[in-house]
Amino acid sequence: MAILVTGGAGYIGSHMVLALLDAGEEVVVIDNLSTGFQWAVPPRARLVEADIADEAAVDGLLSGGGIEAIIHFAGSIVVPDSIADPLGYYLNNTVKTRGLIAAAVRHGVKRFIFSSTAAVYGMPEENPVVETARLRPISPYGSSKLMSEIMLADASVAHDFSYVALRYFNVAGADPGGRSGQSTPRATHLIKVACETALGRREKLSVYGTDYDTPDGTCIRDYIHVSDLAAAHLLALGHLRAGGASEVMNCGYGRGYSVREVIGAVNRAAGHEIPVEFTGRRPGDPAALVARADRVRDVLGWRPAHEDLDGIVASALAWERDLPDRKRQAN
Ligand SMILES: NC(=O)c1ccc[n+]([C@@H]2O[C@H](COP(=O)([O-])OP(=O)(O)OC[C@H]3O[C@@H](n4cnc5c(N)ncnc54)[C@H](O)[C@@H]3O)[C@@H](O)[C@H]2O)c1
Ligand SMILES: O=c1ccn([C@@H]2O[C@H](COP(=O)(O)OP(=O)(O)O[C@H]3O[C@H](CO)[C@@H](O)[C@H](O)[C@H]3O)[C@@H](O)[C@H]2O)c(=O)[nH]1
Repeated sequence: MAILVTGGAGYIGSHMVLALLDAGEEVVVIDNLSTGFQWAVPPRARLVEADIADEAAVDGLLSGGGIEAIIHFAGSIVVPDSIADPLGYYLNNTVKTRGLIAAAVRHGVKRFIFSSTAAVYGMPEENPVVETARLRPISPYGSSKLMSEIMLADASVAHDFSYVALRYFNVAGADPGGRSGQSTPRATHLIKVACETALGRREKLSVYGTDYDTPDGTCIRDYIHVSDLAAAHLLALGHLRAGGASEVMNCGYGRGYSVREVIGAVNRAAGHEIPVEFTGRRPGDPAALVARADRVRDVLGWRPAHEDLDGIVASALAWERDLPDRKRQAN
């Protein structure tokens, strides 16, 4: 039986596909290639180019009992875009996730792993933030994901269906073997933007705010290496296979770095100082967002292998350096 990975042509999904294949699993990807790339899906996985809302395509994949579990990454991910286009985000992230859960229930697929986000917490009152903290998203993106979590919880009570929702903190870095990385054009993520700047593909990096209530005045985030995140999903799959209960878990290291510290790591990896401009705050940024990640360690036995920020940044920079060649070869 195969694992269906939605959004498997995207950044995190493509690392998941590699991790599944490395573990000897059979993989089917469904992706509409809106932000993903066909070349990001290894040839050993089967790619179905379709929207997850394409019922005929999804029914075709799920009927016949060939799919054992769904790992659901497909979605829209840019927080400011969700503020400009909330209904678009609720459609792609919430309505289409509802359709996918319904299809899983209809076809008896009993295991579901979901990409949730630290954005469900909004501005947390305490850091590190624990899963039971109040959920008060401050963007339609965060709300769209929280609604999906709620649907999963309710569906798991009503049906023979279990799930693990993983709340990712700031995902960064690239496959240590150089097989995949973040390829999104016009990316907004700090480490990606800083690496593009280090390679001269952007004129400068804008630092959004230096007057936060943090030791150096810039925002603090918990950066998690994408391969450690994929490993957590594999463990979640094992947990569900073993009959484990439905779970919601933070995925981060429990250690935060400031924007200035990230820039320091990028400077070290690049061997020169990147041009930086200090500007005002970006709306909607919490000062600090750090995971309390005891649950994923205790329940799943997760032991991250790539916690070092310098290593995360070095892998991201190496990928960024090779990316133009990759894209050329693929076209
Ligand atoms: N990157 C992060 O830091 C981060 C943090 C928290 C949560 N997440 C979540 O992780 C998941 C993956 O994010 P990513 O960073 O890999 O983004 P990405 O944009 O690289 O990947 C998303 C993939 O889903 C596909 N897709 C989007 N809508 C689709 C649809 N309706 N039907 C079929 N395919 C569709 C895209 O083509 C793309 O390949 C998302 O659900 C995101 O919300 C990401
Ligand atoms: O050019 C930039 C980009 C970012 N930042 C700052 O860097 C930090 C991290 O920003 P970014 O990389 O954009 O990530 P977040 O806004 O923290 O959000 C990410 O992490 C969340 C979970 O924590 C996910 O839900 C989101 O999808 C994902 O974009 C923030 O303080 C930003 O203000 C800058 O100063 N300059």
